Amino acid sequence: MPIKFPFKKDKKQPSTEPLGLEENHIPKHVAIIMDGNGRWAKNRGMPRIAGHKEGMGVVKRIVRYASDIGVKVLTLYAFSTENWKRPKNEVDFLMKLPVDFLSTYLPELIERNVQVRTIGDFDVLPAHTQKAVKEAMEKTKDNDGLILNFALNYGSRYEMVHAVKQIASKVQDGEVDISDIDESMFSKELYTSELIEPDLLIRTSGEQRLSNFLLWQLAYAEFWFTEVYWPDFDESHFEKALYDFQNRKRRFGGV
Ligand SMILES: Cc1cc(N2CCCCCC2)n2ncc(-c3ccc(F)cc3)c2n1
Repeated sequence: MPIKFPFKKDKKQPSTEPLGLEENHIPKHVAIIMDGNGRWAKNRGMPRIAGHKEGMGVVKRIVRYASDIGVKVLTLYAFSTENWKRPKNEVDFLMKLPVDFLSTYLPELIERNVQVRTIGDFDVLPAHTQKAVKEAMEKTKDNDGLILNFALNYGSRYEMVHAVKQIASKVQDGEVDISDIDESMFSKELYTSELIEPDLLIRTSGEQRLSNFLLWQLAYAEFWFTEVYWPDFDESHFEKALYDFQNRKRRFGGV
């Protein structure tokens, strides 16, 4: 079944027809704060974990869409360092989601040439979570399609302090001179050292905060916010974000 892309057919669009996405101006790296799952469930008289489960289905759809339109890196904020403060039953449920997701979706990720990666403090995750994610990273490590990067037990301030400590210890060991410290050296000490920086940040549910997500890496990214709760987010919302991204960049192009 051929995928119908909303790409502009050609430059000579009738003026009344809305312009589609420009195929050659898709953001290379899209980062998403997938917010609103708990409120989505509460509005339906359901437990919060129902929102997380519904949200996991949206991840599958958005990964397919991002992979199909040629996004190079998709970073998804799946679990923050602050999320450990949630009720135990919710944390336990969330720590099983990677296992559930990969048990059904890893074959399709492999088929789609997707490479699974993570950023965050991985070693403190439960053993079952680590096992499933490690298997996915191993089985997809040579894929060169979409990089699907999950922020798992991720906190940007922790990441930046860890980078400072790494550099400080190199100075202490005489491996680095203070005058050599620059933005490039700092970036290389971050979890994202091998990734291009995000061009577009999307946050759902109406919140307009970074919530300790990619504070360094988002310095030059476009931010796009929507009131839509993550479980209700779909390809049309993603397309609107990409369309707005392209139009913002188009204006800059004129400067
Ligand atoms: C903790 C958590 C929460 C989680 N949510 C579902 C999406 C809404 C936001 C939070 C809840 N999702 N969704 C997919 C994953 C995942 C992570 C790693 C991996 F290798 C494969 C899948 C996931 N992980």
